[in-house]
Amino acid sequence: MSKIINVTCAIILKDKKILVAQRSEKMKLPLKWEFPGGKLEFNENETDCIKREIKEEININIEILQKLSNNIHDYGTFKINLIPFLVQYISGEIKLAEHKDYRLLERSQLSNLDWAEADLPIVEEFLKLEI
Ligand SMILES: Nc1nc2c([nH]c(=O)n2[C@H]2C[C@H](O)[C@@H](COP(=O)(O)OP(=O)(O)OP(=O)(O)O)O2)c(=O)[nH]1
Repeated sequence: MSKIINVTCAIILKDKKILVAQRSEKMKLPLKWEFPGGKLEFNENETDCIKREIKEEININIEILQKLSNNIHDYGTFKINLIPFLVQYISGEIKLAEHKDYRLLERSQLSNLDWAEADLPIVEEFLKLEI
């Protein structure tokens, strides 16, 4: 049994659109689409983690609006607890440090992406929100 990795991720709202990011060829789950974020560090709380990860990976500052339901997913070789936050873009120019690509999409376009499997229930929950 592999141990669970805690990972935060952010559904970033910018200009009424949703930012999604594509993992690079070199990352685990290559070319899959995800909400940017990353692993919780020792002694770090979830909200500090997501703000830090978004600054490191996308170069922007965010404000947290709401926490959504976490999803525990077993990829077989590793298992994650994915902890999503709905967040608002505040400032900064989007610059990708690790991802291959990003898009700003309408809600209706989210279902068409080749998502990392752990994200699927999170996308569904987001689509049910009245925002
Ligand atoms: N950031 C993020 N990671 C996700 C999502 N969905 C999902 O399955 N993951 C997985 C991919 C990674 O295995 C892990 C997140 O770790 P990470 O973002 O630090 O990825 P990484 O490539 O640096 O991981 P590693 O190679 O160092 O193990 O969670 C998501 O929406 N956002």
